[in-house]
Amino acid sequence: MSNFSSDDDVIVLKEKLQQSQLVFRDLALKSRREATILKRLISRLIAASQAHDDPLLNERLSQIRRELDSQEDVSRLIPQLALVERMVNRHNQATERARDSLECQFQQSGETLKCLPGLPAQLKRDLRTLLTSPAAEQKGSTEKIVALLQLYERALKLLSLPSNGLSARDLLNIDRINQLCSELQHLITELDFDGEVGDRLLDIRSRLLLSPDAQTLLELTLESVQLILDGTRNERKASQAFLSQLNEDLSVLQRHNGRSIDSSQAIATQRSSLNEELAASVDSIHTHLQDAESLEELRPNLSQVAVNLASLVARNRELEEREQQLMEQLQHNEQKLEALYQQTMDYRRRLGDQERKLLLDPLTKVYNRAALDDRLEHEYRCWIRYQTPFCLAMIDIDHFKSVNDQYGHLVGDKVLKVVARTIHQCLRDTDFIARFGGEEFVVLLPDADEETRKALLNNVRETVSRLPFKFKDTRLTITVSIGGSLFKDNDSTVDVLERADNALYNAKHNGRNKLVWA
Ligand SMILES: Nc1nc2c(ncn2[C@@H]2O[C@H](COP(=O)(O)OP(=O)(O)OP(=O)(O)O)[C@@H](O)[C@H]2O)c(=O)[nH]1
Repeated sequence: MSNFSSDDDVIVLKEKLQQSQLVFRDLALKSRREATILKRLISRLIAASQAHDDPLLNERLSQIRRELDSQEDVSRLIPQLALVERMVNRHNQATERARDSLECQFQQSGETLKCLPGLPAQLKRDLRTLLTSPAAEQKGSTEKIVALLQLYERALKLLSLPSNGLSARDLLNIDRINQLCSELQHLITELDFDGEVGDRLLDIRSRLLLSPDAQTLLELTLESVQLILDGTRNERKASQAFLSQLNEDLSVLQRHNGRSIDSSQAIATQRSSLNEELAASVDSIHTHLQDAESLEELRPNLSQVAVNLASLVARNRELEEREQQLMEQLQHNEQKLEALYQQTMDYRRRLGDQERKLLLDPLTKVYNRAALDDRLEHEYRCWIRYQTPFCLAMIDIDHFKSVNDQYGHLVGDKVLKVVARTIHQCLRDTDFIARFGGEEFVVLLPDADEETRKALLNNVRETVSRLPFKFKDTRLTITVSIGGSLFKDNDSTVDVLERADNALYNAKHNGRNKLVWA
């Protein structure tokens, strides 16, 4: 019985031994696999640390790998791995700091490039998009740094290499010249001279649209100044002529009036002496009637009185004639005064018209920038007071330069007029539109909720794109890009204009014919 039991024990022990051996083999296998994985990981870490040029970490990792090669028990390496972990942490913090400084440098370099004079407009737009795009907000992103470097390279190529026979300095100036051209062109648009001066200024404006070189721009500027001087001189002369004519007419009237007053006084004196003489004649008749005893005695006296009375009647007629002449003179003076009054009213109306014209863009007949400044200020004050949603949007015609280039600037002008009118027609009575620059308009939408402003601006965009332009049998589709922004928090008008402008650039960048909100 006891033998049987010890045999059983042996069998059980043997089974347990076999099981333990199996477990041990599994563990050994697992441990070898872990060691292999660990070795691979360490090798990768070594490669990474070499890339980051950290000799201390590199040395520590190489030592762990050597020890991994020489001993099976991975757990003995744990303290060293903990040390490596601390080093990696420190390394991460240093990398984070480096990324921050890279980010700072990125923004700084972007701003420096932005301020470089003479950069082409497209490059400036690309730079602005890069600096404001969501990708730019990812810290240390390699793509954005590469993109910035590419922009630097483009700028360098454009600014430093002479091309098309132009010197680097010329290239630098071209952008500035274009800018000056469009500013001068804009100023001329705001002027309002009649006659030859007006026609010649319009001619200069057309020539400015043909991208003149620096020399021509200078000549056109000089010519414009000369014309403005002439125009101002003419206007001053016309005003002086009007005033001196008015003055002369008034002094003639004054002289006539003086004479009328003199003759009216003389008439009054004569009439009173006539009356006195008449009264004396009546008195003498009475006296003669009382004194005379017979008709015969009365006769000579009465005939003398009759002669006196006849003379009085004749003088009275004469007086009446002079009174009649005086009346006619007074009527004439009154008519002259009325004519002068009408003349000054006309002049006042013309001045009023000119004042109104000063607020209108002569080409498109929508408001100009001066009017926009006034209205924006007014609406801004209303917004501060009532806090109802106030939206400002910038609308720019897409690829307008190519319309001018392909069909000529007269067609370009026509497009501008029709687009301005169309935008105006899409707005509500309380909204406002002004021409902001060449092919750019600003609209103000006070008190417009989200649905209204979206519907309104999208309607502007769609209506313009459906306009049936046709030139030389070619159908021409004109589209606009729109950047919209709402007033919020402590915004100034400049903040909102800038935001709308950025949104407009995004709309252009994202394919045009788009409405983008800031
Ligand atoms: N006909 C005409 N052209 C004008 C007037 N004012 C500005 N322009 C022209 O408008 C063009 C504007 O060109 P860009 O600023 O390059 O813009 P764009 O071609 O519209 O291109 P995107 O705005 O990028 O879509 C220039 O060629 C100006 O000469 C104007 O009153 N009449």
